[in-house]
Amino acid sequence: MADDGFHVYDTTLRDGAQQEGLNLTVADKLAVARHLDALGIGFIEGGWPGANPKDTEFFRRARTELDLKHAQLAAFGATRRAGVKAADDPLVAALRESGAPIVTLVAKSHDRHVELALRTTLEENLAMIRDTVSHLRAEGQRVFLDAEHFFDGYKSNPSYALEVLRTAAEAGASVIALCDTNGGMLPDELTDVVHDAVGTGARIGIHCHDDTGCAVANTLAAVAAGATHVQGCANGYGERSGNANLFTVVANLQLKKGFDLVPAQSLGDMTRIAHAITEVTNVTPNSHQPYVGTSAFAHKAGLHASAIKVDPNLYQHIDPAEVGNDMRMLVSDMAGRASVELKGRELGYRLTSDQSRELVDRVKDLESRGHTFEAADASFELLLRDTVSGERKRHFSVESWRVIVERRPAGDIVSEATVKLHAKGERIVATGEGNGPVNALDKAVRLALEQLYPELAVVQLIDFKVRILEGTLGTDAVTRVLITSSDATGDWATVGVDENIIEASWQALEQAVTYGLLRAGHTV
Ligand SMILES: CC(=O)SCCNC(=O)CCNC(=O)[C@H](O)C(C)(C)COP(=O)(O)OP(=O)(O)OC[C@H]1O[C@@H](n2cnc3c(N)ncnc32)[C@H](O)[C@@H]1OP(=O)(O)O
Ligand SMILES: CC(=O)C(=O)O
Repeated sequence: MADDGFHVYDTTLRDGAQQEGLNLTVADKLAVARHLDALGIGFIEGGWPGANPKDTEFFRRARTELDLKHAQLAAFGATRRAGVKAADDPLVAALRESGAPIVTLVAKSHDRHVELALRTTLEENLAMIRDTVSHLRAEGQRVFLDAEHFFDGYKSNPSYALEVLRTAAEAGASVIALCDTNGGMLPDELTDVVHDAVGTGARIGIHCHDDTGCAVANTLAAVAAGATHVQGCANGYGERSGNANLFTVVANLQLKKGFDLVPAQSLGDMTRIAHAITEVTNVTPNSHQPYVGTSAFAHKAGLHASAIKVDPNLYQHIDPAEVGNDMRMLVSDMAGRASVELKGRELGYRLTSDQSRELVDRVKDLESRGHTFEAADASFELLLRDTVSGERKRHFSVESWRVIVERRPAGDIVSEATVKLHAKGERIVATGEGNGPVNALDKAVRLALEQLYPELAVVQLIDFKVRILEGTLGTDAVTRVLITSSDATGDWATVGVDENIIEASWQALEQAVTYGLLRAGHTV
C-alpha cells in the first residue's frame, strides 16, 4: 500500500458512543461526522453495521447524505466467528455491504482472551484474522485492524501478540492499531512495546483509553516510537474514563511537533467544533478541556495577570487563537491590579492605577463577604463602572420592596411582591404575583419599569442558583444568589449576598435589570 501520510482517525461514532449516557440518533451521527470532516479529520469510524439497526442505517444514509470533503468513512466490526467461513459470516457481510471504503476489524491479540472469550485456539484466531482480512481485501475494501488488548497481550505472550500483527499485515491490512483496551498503560512501558511492533514492518497505529489519565500521553509516546496512525474521540468521549481526546492529540502534534494534520484554518475552528459536537451529544462541555475548554486560557491569579499584561506568552503555552479559543481574565479575591486592569480592557474600559487599586480592594472586601465575581461578570462590570465614575449610578432607585408568601385554602402557594421605585423623575408602585418570591419580585420590577424601558420585555431570568455560605468574621451563615439573565443577543450573571435570601435575590435582580438596560443602550 502506498504511503498516504499520517492518519488521524476518529472513533467518536463507535467507541465514543460507548460512553455511559451518550446516545446518538442517526441524524446526530451524521451531524457529528460533518463537524469532524469540517475540522479536516482523515478517517471517521461510523459504527458497527450489522450490530444494530441504527449503525446499519447510518452507513445507508451516509451514502447520499454525507458529502465529506476530507474524511473517508470506516465501518467497524469483528473478524469472522470461529469455525465459520468469512464469506458466510453475517456480521462480515454487513461490513462488506456497508459501502464504506474502509473496514476496521477488531481482532484478539491476547492469548488469554482467545482462549477464554473466543473459546478457540490461538491458531484458529490467526486464521480468523487472515481469512477476514483477505476476504474483505478481495471484495475491494481497505482494511485496518484494531489489535484488541495488544499491550496486555504482549505482556502475556509477546511472540503471539506480534504474530497477530504479522498475520494481519501479510493478509493485506494496511494499518494495525495497537489498542490499550483496558487503558492501563503508562507512556514509558508503552514506548518499548510500540518499538517492537514497529519492528515487524507493519504500519502501526495507536488506540488508547484513558483509565490511567494517560491516553493522550500514551498516544504521543506511540507516535514518537513510530506509530503513524492515531485514533481517538472528540472531546475524549468513550467507554469508562474515555478514549484519547482526539482534539488534544491533533493540537499537540500539529502545534508542538510540527505535523501537518489539518488545515491551519480548520485548527482555528477547533473550539467552535468541539462545542458544536457537545450540542449534538448533549454532554455538558468540560470547561477544563485542554485547548478548547472555556477555562483553557482563563487566568485567575493576580501574579499571572501582571506578567500577561507585559506579554500573554509568559503564562500561555500557545496563542489561544490558534485553536479558536480566547484568553479571559477572572476577577476574584486572587486578583491584583493587573487582573482588574486587563479585565477592564476586555470590557472596554481603561482604568488608572488608582482606580485599579480601589477596585481590587472593593473586590477583595466583597469576596470576603461571600460575593463571587468570576461567576458574575455583570456585577463586576457594574462595580467597575461605579469605581470609575466615583458614584453608584443606576437607572432607578428603590424606595422599598415587600414580598408576601401565602398558602391558599386550596393548598396552592402564591407569592406577591410590591416594589416602590423612582425612575425618570417618577415614583412607581407595582405589584407582581409569582410561583415564588423571586419570581414575584421579578414580575413587579418589570411591571414598574417596562413602560419607561420597553426593551426589558426581552430580558429573561434563565437561571437562579442559591448557596448557603458558612459564616465568616463571626457572622451567621449568609446566602449567595447568582442570577443569569438573557436578552436576544446573550446572557449575563449577577450576584447578591445577604443573611436574608430574598434580600440577596433582590440585589442580584436589581443588578440584572440594570445591566440589561445598559446592554439595551440606556446610559446613566
Ligand atoms: C474493545 C471494543 O470496544 S470492541 C467493540 C465492542 N462493541 C460492542 O460490543 C458493541 C456492539 N456489539 C453488539 O451489538 C453485540 O455484542 C454483537 C452483535 C457484536 C454480538 O452479539 P451476540 O452475538 O449476541 O454475542 P455477544 O454480544 O454475547 O458476544 C459474544 C460473541 O462474540 C464473539 N466475539 C467476541 N470478540 C470477537 C472477535 N474479536 N472476533 C470474533 N468474534 C468475537 C464471542 O466469541 C461470542 O461468540 P459466540 O456467541 O459464538 O460464543
Ligand atoms: C477496539 C477497541 O475499541 C479497543 O480495543 O479499545
